[in-house]
Amino acid sequence: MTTPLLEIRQLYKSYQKAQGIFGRKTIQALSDISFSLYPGQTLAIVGETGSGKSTLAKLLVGIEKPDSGEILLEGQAVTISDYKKYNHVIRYIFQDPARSLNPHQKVGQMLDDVLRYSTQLNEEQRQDKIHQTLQQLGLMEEHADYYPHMFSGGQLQRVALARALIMDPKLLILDEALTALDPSLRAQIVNLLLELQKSTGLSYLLITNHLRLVRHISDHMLVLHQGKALDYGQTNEVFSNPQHDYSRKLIKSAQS
Ligand SMILES: Nc1ncnc2c1ncn2[C@@H]1O[C@H](COP(=O)(O)OP(=O)(O)OP(=O)(O)O)[C@@H](O)[C@H]1O
Repeated sequence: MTTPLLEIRQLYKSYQKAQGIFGRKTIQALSDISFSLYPGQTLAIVGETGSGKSTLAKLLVGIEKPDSGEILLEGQAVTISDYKKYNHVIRYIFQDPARSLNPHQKVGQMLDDVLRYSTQLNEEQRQDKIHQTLQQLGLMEEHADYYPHMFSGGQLQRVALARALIMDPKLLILDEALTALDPSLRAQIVNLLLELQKSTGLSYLLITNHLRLVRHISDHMLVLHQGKALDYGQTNEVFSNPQHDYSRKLIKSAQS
């Protein structure tokens, strides 16, 4: 049996929220969440606002610590202090990533910063890697000398992906990253992601409430509702035979 790239075991996370002047209320953001993601596969985490999706993403990238439970990467348990060691294995892309590009920095410089910070490559090796990554994303070597405003919307999305992928991660977390794009641009980027997955064996964790996208690109899906995992399984099976009322409604609303 292949070892999962990412395995989550019985993850719990709660928050304390002030209530009134002296009161406190415990919010159980995640309760008993377990799943596995295998190399070269896509797992979608689906749920409405407040279901716990962002909390899960924060735990996975080490911004926050779970109350209990385990996160295993390639079979090894990771704790919050290990994340620097793993930050090249897992990369994270959030909503509208193109907006987070520095408008005053050339794309080549931006990519070079990532490599200088996280690798021992010399200047020539870094230049090669930058050109190779731009090409892999359907861009050209010359684009290294462009500033963000010189790109079209689609190219900018590719630049944002280049920044996430230049370290050759094994897992890319896409947190509503494609939702804000217009449909034709989204289709373009989805095709690119699928091609990259085929050629590199990259895994995706797609966090979204866009059910059509889930159906199109994920192998497995997990429905989150109020911090609990409802349906979890192969995407086509969950779509054709959801076990919980909530999942049934969610899927139905996406089909109408
Ligand atoms: N720092 C925090 N302090 C208190 N409560 C929090 C905190 N972060 C999240 N929560 C609560 O935990 C629950 C899950 O929130 P979370 O942001 O993970 O949901 P979500 O599904 O990602 O929603 P959205 O799509 O709006 O980001 C919500 O009830 C939220 O109010």
